[in-house]
Parts: sequence; structure tokens; C-alpha cells
Amino acid sequence: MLIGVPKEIKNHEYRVGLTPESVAELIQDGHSVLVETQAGSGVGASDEDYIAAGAKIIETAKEIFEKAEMIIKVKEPQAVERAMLRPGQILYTYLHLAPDAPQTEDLIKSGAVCIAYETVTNDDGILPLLRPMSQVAGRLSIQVGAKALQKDGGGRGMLLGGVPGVAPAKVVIIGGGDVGFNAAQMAVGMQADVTILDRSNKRMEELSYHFGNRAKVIRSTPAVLDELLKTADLVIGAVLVPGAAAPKLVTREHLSTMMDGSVLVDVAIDQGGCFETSHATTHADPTYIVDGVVHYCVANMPGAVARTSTYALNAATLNHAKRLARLGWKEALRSDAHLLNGLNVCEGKLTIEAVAEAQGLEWVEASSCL
Ligand SMILES: NC(=O)C1=CN([C@@H]2O[C@H](COP(=O)(O)OP(=O)(O)OC[C@H]3O[C@@H](n4cnc5c(N)ncnc54)[C@H](O)[C@@H]3O)[C@@H](O)[C@H]2O)C=CC1
Ligand SMILES: CC(=O)C(=O)O
Ligand SMILES: [Mg+2]
Repeated sequence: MLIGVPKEIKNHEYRVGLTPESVAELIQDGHSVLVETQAGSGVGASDEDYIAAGAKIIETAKEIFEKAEMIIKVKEPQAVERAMLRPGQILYTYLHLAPDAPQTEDLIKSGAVCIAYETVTNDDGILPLLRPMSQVAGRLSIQVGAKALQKDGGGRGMLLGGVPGVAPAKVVIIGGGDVGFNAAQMAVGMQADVTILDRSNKRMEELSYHFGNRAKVIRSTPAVLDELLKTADLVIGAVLVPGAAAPKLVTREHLSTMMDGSVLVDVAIDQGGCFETSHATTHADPTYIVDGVVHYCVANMPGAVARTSTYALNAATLNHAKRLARLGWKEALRSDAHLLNGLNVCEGKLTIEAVAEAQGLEWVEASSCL
């Protein structure tokens, strides 16, 4: 199969769909790979590295989209990229369609076969292609939250861990999945006062067992959240209902009960955000203030640590990429129900119920496209 890797064009997105090492594996399997010039420069992979791995370097994204049978990316295609997609072409990348009607419409119109990393499942009941980036974003959320709590970040001037004689900052993590767990690990490590909220009994048990007395694990209810927000210094939004738009758990009214200079980091912003006052920001201008509360809502947080993220992402995405290339999309999806769960749009049809529900659109079962 002819595979294409364009350079990412989202604001401050330095990751790349395939590392040179992944390219070498695909070449070994008998495929051909086109890589846009400088696609890997943000992770320290030069055009020469890709050539040594067996790829051909291409000057423009246009030529890659014209020629490749499968496009491998990281972030959702931007409008100019969507316009270049072709009927029957495979697009393998993050999509996050539920909160993004224009993208959904364009992908349906394109006739392409669009597989979203974030809805591929596995036998352990996790989202294995989302997990590595959730681990990165969870860890980063405490780093960026700590910075935002500083006076120069717009915050109330709190050190997460406090110092002897002064209490640490209160960190509330809403959603104790991959993002929440990793955020809690960092916050606990920095000696903050950490509370994790979740709704799943199984997850609460796991978190409780893991963190012991280093973090409080509490069932997420509106009343609990109302109370915790009044004294929280840093709140991390980390809930997910797979494929669906994030529930708005922190409302505009809540902000008036919070302390001036407290900080909200909405990691769930890629699914629309779990705070009512969230809107997506960029690495170039990551924060804004509403009612005295600092908001950080960057939808591609892992792009900031592109090298770590690209290698972690490739470790999760490459096997399915190889199967798609070897078998073609129909057979690869027919023979793997977990990969089939990743199919969001197929040759002009929406194939994921949660997105259809979020946008009031028609949808068909993914299996009906095979
Ligand atoms: N902004 C960014 O750059 C990135 C964003 N993300 C996003 O972060 C979000 C979280 O991802 P993961 O941690 O991997 O998901 P996950 O599925 O591992 O965890 C989500 C957790 O939220 C819990 N939950 C659901 N509803 C809840 C509620 N009402 N109250 C409390 N907990 C609730 C679930 O029980 C689950 O434990 C997703 O939207 C994901 O796409 C992930 C990576 C990067
Ligand atoms: C998952 C996601 O939104 C990201 O890695 O950018
Ligand atoms: Mg997860």
C-alpha cells in the first residue's frame, strides 16, 4: 500500500504520524511511504532519517493527499487537509468529532474512510490508542496548572506542594481514568493535597488501592463538586464518555463560588470540554480568565512534548496501521471488532452513534459498510 505522512499543521503541533523506525517497519512489510519534507523536524527526525528508513520525501501535502491510499496523521485534519481527502482514501488519526460539526460534515462529504484513534478499543476495555496521549496530557496538566497558579501565569500565587509551615495547594481531578490517574501521580509527587472524583465503582476501588492515603477518592456527584470547587486551587477536567461530547460538570455559576486566581485545566476540551466556560485554546495563547478563574484549554497538549508523545503514540498505533496496509481497510476492519470501533466515517456515512447523537445526525452501523 502507498502510505502518506503529511506534516502536522495545527497550531504548535510538532508530533508526526510515523517515526522513521515505524516507516522502516512498513517498508519491510513491502509498503511504500511518502513523507512530507520536514514532517519530523519537531521530533528530531530529519528528511535524511526518513530516507534512510526507506521513505520518499515529498515537497507538498497536496501531492501526498493526491497519491497516498492511506494518510497517517496525529491531529484531526484541518479544513485545508479535509478538502484534499479523496473517496475511498483511508484517514488514520485522532478525530474528536462529537464537538466538531464542520469537521464531521467535511469528512462525510469527502467519501474517505476515517478511523479515529480515540474510539479504537481492546479486550481490556480501554482505549489503547488514546491511552498514551492521555498519560502525557495527564502528566502535563499538573505542570501547566502549577505554572498557571503562579502570579506570572495569572494565578493566585500558590506553590502546589506548599512549604513547611504553609499548606499545599488543593488539586481536584474530575475523572480518574488515564488522564486523571497520571495527573494524580504528578500532583501527589509534588506533595499537593489531591482529591480524585470518578463515577465508576471499579475505578474508584483501583484508585483508592493505588493511592492509599496520598489522595482522596470520592464519588463524583454535583453536591460533592459544589463543595470542592469552593476551596480548590487547581481543577483538572479529565472525564470521558467514549466518542461523546464531554458532560459540562463545572458551570458558569460555579465560577462565582471559586477563589480568584484559581485554575481550571480542561484536558477534555478535545471532546468539547467539561467546564461550561471552556473554549479551545492553543499553545501560542493557552489561557484566559473568566470571573477571576484562569482557564487552560489546549486541545493538543501532547504536541508540546512532541518527541515523547510521537514515540508513545507510534507504539500504540503502528500495529493497526500495519494491518490496514496489509489487508486493506475492509478486511482489516472485518477481522478486528476493536479496530472497527475506530471507524467514525465511511464513504459518505457517519458510523458512530455518540457523534450522531451529539450533532443530531443520521448514522449507520459501522459493520454495514464492510
Ligand atoms: N487536551 C488534550 O491534549 C488531550 C485530551 N485528552 C482527553 O482527555 C479526556 C480523558 O481521557 P482519558 O483519561 O483517557 O479517559 P478515560 O476513559 O481513561 O477516563 C475517563 C474517566 O472519566 C470518568 N467519568 C465519566 N463521567 C464522569 C463524571 N461525571 N464524573 C467523574 N468522572 C467521570 C470515567 O469513569 C473514567 O474513569 C478525553 O476527552 C481525552 O480525549 C487526552 C489526551 C490529550
Ligand atoms: C488525544 C489528543 O487530543 C491529542 O493527543 O492531541
Ligand atoms: Mg482510558
